[in-house]
This record gives sequence, C-alpha cells and structure tokens, in this order.
Amino acid sequence: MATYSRLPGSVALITLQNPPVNALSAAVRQGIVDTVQRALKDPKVTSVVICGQNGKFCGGADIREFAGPMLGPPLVPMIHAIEAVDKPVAAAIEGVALGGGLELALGCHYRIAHSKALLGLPEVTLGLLPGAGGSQRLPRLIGLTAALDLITTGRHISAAEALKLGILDQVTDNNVVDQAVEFVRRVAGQPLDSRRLSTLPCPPDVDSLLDKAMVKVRQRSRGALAPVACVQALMAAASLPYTQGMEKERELLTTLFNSGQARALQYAFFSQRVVGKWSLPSGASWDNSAARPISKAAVIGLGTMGRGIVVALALTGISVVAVETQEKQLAEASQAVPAMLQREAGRRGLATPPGVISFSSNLQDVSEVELVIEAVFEDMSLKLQVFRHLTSVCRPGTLLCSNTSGLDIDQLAAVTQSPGLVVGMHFFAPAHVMKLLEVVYGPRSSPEAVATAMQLGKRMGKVSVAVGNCPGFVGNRMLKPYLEQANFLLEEGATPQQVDEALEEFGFPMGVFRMSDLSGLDVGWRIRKEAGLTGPGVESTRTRQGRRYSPLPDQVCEAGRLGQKTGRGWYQYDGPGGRVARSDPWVHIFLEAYRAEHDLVARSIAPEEILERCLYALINEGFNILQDAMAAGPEDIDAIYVFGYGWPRHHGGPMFHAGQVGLGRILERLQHHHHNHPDVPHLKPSTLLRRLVAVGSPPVQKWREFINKERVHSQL
Ligand SMILES: CCCCCCC[C@H](O)CC(=O)SCCNC(=O)CCNC(=O)[C@H](O)C(C)(C)COP(=O)([O-])OP(=O)([O-])OC[C@H]1O[C@@H](n2cnc3c(N)ncnc32)[C@H](O)[C@@H]1OP(=O)([O-])[O-]
Ligand SMILES: NC(=O)c1ccc[n+]([C@@H]2O[C@H](COP(=O)([O-])OP(=O)(O)OC[C@H]3O[C@@H](n4cnc5c(N)ncnc54)[C@H](O)[C@@H]3O)[C@@H](O)[C@H]2O)c1
Repeated sequence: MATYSRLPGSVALITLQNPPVNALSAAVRQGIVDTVQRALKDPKVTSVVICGQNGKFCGGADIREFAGPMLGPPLVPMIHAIEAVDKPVAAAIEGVALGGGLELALGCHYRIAHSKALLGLPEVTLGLLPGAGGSQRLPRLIGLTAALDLITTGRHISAAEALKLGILDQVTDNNVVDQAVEFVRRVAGQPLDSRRLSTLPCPPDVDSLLDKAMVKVRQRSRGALAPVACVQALMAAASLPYTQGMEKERELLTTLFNSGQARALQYAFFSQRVVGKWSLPSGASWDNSAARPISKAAVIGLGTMGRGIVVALALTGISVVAVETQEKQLAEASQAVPAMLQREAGRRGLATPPGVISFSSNLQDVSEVELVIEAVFEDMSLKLQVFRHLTSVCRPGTLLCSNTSGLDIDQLAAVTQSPGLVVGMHFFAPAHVMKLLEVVYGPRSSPEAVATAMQLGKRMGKVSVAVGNCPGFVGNRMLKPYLEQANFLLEEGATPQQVDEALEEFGFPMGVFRMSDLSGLDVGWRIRKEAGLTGPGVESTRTRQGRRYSPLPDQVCEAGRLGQKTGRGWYQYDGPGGRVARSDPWVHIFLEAYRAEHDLVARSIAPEEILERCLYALINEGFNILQDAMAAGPEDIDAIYVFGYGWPRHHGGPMFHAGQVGLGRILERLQHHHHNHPDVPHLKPSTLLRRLVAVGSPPVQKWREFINKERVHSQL
C-alpha cells in the first residue's frame, strides 16, 4: 500500500509500504493511484514527494506477481498520470530505485537521492526489459549510449554516477525526504513541461550505435532473448514518436513474458535467495544456528586457489595469515597476492583494501586465527598431515576448513580434536572472482561451523550453498557423467569442436573440451591416476570397474598435451598460455587411429544427441544427489551450476531445465540412451526421476516437499 500525509505547509508525502523492498505489488500500485489523486484534488497541496518506507525507495515490480494474472492498476498509465500532474512531483530515493522503481522515479518531475542509494534497470537479468516506460524515458534523459549500457547490462549504479549521467537532480548525505521536500517547495510554480520526459525528443541514432550494439549483444548473449529485445526497444525510442515507442516496448515485453527464458531467470533470482535459507538433514538451519564472527583467518597453500582465497578474505576486511612451505611459491605469492588485491579493490571502487595480509612459511603462525582454510595439493595423505598439524597448533575452537574439490571431509575431521569444527569451503577458480562457494558439511560438522562458513561466504559476496559430503560434492559429482559422455561421443565419431559447438549453442560460455584445456587436462588425469583408472589394468582398455571407460583424455595427457598451459590439448594454441583455440589436425589423426585400434566405426552425431547425452547424464546425477539428500533441493543444484559452472542462466539451472523439457521426456531419452549403452550406469534413470514422473511430473518448486514425503515413507 501507500500512505498519504500532508506535511506542514503545502507538500504531500506519499510513502510506499511493502516490506522488505517496497516492490510495486497490486496493493502498492492502487495506493499510489489513490494518493496521487488525493494530492491532485487537495487545493492546499502545491507539490508532492514520493518516498519508500524503511530506507528503501522501491525494488521494482513485484516479481512474485509475474507467476499469476496481473491484477490491480497497471504500471504504465499510473506513471503517465504522475508525469501529467501539474504540481511538481519528486522521488526521494533512499536505498534502491531498481526496475519499475526507477521507472516510477523517471515519471516524477525531479529525482533526489541519498548518496548511498543504488539505481538501475536490472530487468534484463530477469529475462525482461524495462517495460514501464524505462526503455523510452531513460534515453530521452541521458542519451542512447548511457541508456544502452544501463539497460542491456542491468548493472546497479551509485547515486554519484547517476548524478553525473543526469538521472538525478540532487544527491545528499542528509535526510533525503527533508531534502526533497525543500526542493519541491523551491521549484513549486515553475513550468514542468521540460521535466516530463515522455514529451522530450529522443536523440537519434546518428552513428548506427544501436546496429553495432545489436551485433555485439547477439554475439554475447548466446541465445538469451532479453538483451536483444532491450536493444530493439532502444531502436524504437530513437526512431519512433514516444507513443509508438511505448507500443513497441509493450509488444517486446509481452514476447519476453511468454518466453521460458523469463521464467527461468526469475526462478534463478529466487533460487539464489532460497539457498541462503539452508537446512541440514539434522534439522539445523539458517534460522536456528548462530554464526561466529570472524576477523582473523589463515590460508594454507598459496597456489592457484590459495592466492584467490587470501584476496577474497582480505577484501572482506579480514586479517589473513598466508602460509606456503615452498620457498619459490611463497616469494611469488607475496608479490602476486598484494597486486591481485590492489587490482580487485580498485575494480570494486575501494581506495585501500580493508584487510591486512602477512606471509609466512611456518604453520605455527596460524595459532591465533579463528578460521583456517587449507588449499594444498589434492592429496589425501598430505591434507591429513596438514589437519593433524593444524589441530595441534591452533587454539581450541578454531574452525578448520578445506578447499578440497571432492575428498572426504569426514576423514579430515577424524584426525582433529574437534571434528564438529571441520567443514569444506569449496571455492571456484579464480576464488576472488567466482561467485560460488560450496560449504560441505560432514556427518559430524556442527551447525555453528556450517553457519559460520555460510556467513563468511556471504560476506565475501559469494552465493554459498550447503552440500553434503560425497565424492565430488554436488558440482563435480554431476560434472563427472557430463565429461564422461563427451569423451564417449569422441570415441563414437564426434570431434571436440562438434561437442563444444552444441554446448555453446545451448548457452555455455565454453564447451567441455575448451573448458578442460583452460583448466588443465592434468587435473583430472591426476585424480584418475590416484583412483587407479589409468594404465593397462586387468580389464580391457575401455572398461574400468566393470563400466565403460574412455582412456582418450589420459592418452592426450601422455602425449604431453595438457591444454592451454602447454599450448596443445584438445585444440592447438599459439603457444603455451595461448587463449585462442584452433582445430588441431593431430587430434583428428589421433581420434581416427584410436577408433581403428578399437574397431569403432565413426558415425555422424547430431547436436541433439550431443546435448541429450551430456546434459541428461548430468541432470540424472542431479536427481541421484537429491535422492541421496546431498543437496536440500533443486534450487541448490541450480544455483551451483549457474554460479559455478557456466550453466546459462536463461535456462535456470539443470533441474529447472529438466522441468521445462518435461520429466517424462528426460526419462524416456535416458532410457533410450541407457538401452544403447548398458555399460554406462550414469545413463540409468534415477529412482527419484521415475517417482516424479509416476506422480505426474510436479513443477520444480514442489520437488522438495515431494522428496521429504517420499523419504518419510521410505520410497527413496
Ligand atoms: C504487464 C506487466 C507490466 C510489467 C512492467 C514491467 C515493470 C518493470 O520494468 C519490471 C521490474 O521492475 S522487474 C523487477 C526489477 N527489480 C529487480 O530486479 C530488483 C530485484 N531485487 C534485488 O536486486 C535485491 O533484492 C535488492 C538489491 C533490492 C535488495 O537486496 P538484499 O538487501 O540483499 O535483499 P534480498 O535478499 O535480495 O531481498 C529481500 C527479499 O525481498 C525479495 N525481493 C527483492 N526484490 C523483489 C521484487 N522486485 N519483487 C518481489 N520480491 C523481491 C527477495 O526475494 C527477498 O525475499 P525473501 O522472501 O526474504 O527471500
Ligand atoms: N585449481 C582449481 O581450479 C581448483 C578449484 C577448486 C578447488 N581446488 C582445490 O584446491 C586445492 C589447491 O589447488 P590449487 O589448484 O590451488 O593447487 P596448486 O598446486 O596451485 O597449489 C597448492 C599449493 O600448496 C602448497 N603446499 C603443499 N603442501 C603444503 C603444506 N604442507 N603447507 C603449505 N603449503 C603447501 C604448494 O606448494 C602449492 O603452492 C586442491 O585441494 C584442489 O583440489 C582447485
């Protein structure tokens, strides 16, 4: 709703009230319509200020309402009515003015903001465009170039930047409502025509800026519809009168609304928030477990991961003891880490990085910290040695965390004095940039340890997801069948390019082989060697532990091709460290020789089969993970894949995608592929998937409840 009050003198104050972000629900829109009418009719009122309750102007349209029929007064005529008022109307912006919130402010004649406010049109991130006149009013106010940037990226900008761009009329450090009231009193009686943005001309697109932008956006968006529609809306603003521009805006918005992509992106928005409300099978959860404050931490091992973790902690204001035993690595890290920190702090607009880092080669130096993150090589015996050492050096009560990619957290906990204080904190490379953090709880991890790691992740700006302790946890466990299928497809006749192109066409920033070359092929090779999978073995080369196995990636590594770092892998590069992947005749000859050696007849494989085999195998493992209670719900898996594995956000995440494709279809295709490849257990449909199909394929939002019920009745 919205409340109305008349301040002493002649200013009407309209306050939006819909906690927590004053989203423009039907009740708020009705409240605005009614109160604006009241201000218009009140002869004693000469000007109006619109503000939001509890220090937040408005977070935009109420996204929850998008799922059902739109009720209440529509936004567009409501904003037009405000713009048409013949008394000055100012938006007093505190906290946020996002999406429809900023569009409401653009309909006001003046905009005054607090210096800490954030403004933006983030609709594109929800699969939409600013559909309440934002795509038509903003370019009229700040020009096409700046509007294009804000609308196609959806980025939030500071009040200072908004003032510079001309979106705001005034920025204040004081009470913004008081300032706005003073402002409108001052301008009362002045002509308003030039303040009505819809009546101003839009600058024409003289340099074909928008055509160029369209080409770029199409390349960058990898199948996402909204960025393209945003540019089309701006093209309409630049070339059509306002009314026709608005018609185009509505037409484009309707198309987007009806697309699966908007539903996927809105689901992704809510899943990001759902995972923050974590719960463990033990009943411990975000609202009944207290986190400890952390101000001093240590990182052990300053390789690729350790360096990024130190930077991420220091950016949060935590003092970090950074320990590395190799002299050369320590010397390199003590040069590289401060430079990384400075760069990242600059990128985030911080003059000086808040945290203090001290470097050491001595594990004894971590004795005073409250939390340790171990990031030494992925080697269980080494990690056990480090954990034994840590438990004897650290104060009782210190949280001991491991950045392992998939080793058993419980085994590490077992060698410490307080197993309850051991959790996994699985970062993703580069650790100071990537948004995902898997917080791995073992059977003995205490709720306090989980809560502390989850909160620390949040402080570092990560999307933290609590996951159970199983080999590979959630993300890497699902990656295994995906990679496996990609290798099998090569054996059967596909090329790395064909597999990568199919996945990139789907929306991944990089296909599986380009990604493997980037990460380094030796990472997986080392893990497979440790698991005893490589080499001659007792079974045939293409069978391990009774299942189909592809030695192709091992043989590529044996040929000294470790990916970008050696300039050769599944592709060739200009040299070691090269970035541009080019098809390599060596790989094609190698694949032909391999197929000949194993009597495999290459067949032509359609992109649809590539997608089904890779994605459905990954999705099937997701169902197994839910069945094993290693993830609390599908949202957790989807957030992991969107934020850590480049799953295209406009497909929501693997589990959401399964729902969109249709669970019956996924089941039928898995059965088909498993029938053709009975020696590939990952293609065998999971019991949970079968159960969901049997009960009529409920929507993804209902799975959590279904799984819990099935568990109670021991069906899973
Ligand atoms: C025919 C139709 C015509 C339509 C016309 C189109 C209009 C327009 O162009 C479209 C839009 O405005 S699209 C909208 C464009 N706007 C945006 O994209 C802004 C989206 N919001 C944000 O980016 C962040 O929430 C803030 C930065 C506002 C606050 O961040 P923070 O302080 O870290 O807090 P937090 O944890 O993030 O959120 C707290 C709680 O609020 C909830 N909630 C939040 N916004 C909501 C909304 N709009 N709605 C509903 N709920 C919303 C959130 O789910 C959470 O709920 P929970 O139950 O407690 O979990
Ligand atoms: N590289 C990735 O993409 C990635 C992603 C997520 C998790 N991880 C995990 O993070 C951990 C580290 O991986 P990385 O890629 O940073 O490895 P890395 O080889 O780059 O670095 C490991 C560092 O640990 C140091 N080290 C070894 N023993 C030590 C000890 N006893 N005390 C202090 N330092 C010691 C090494 O000298 C080396 O500098 C592994 O468990 C790995 O599985 C890696």
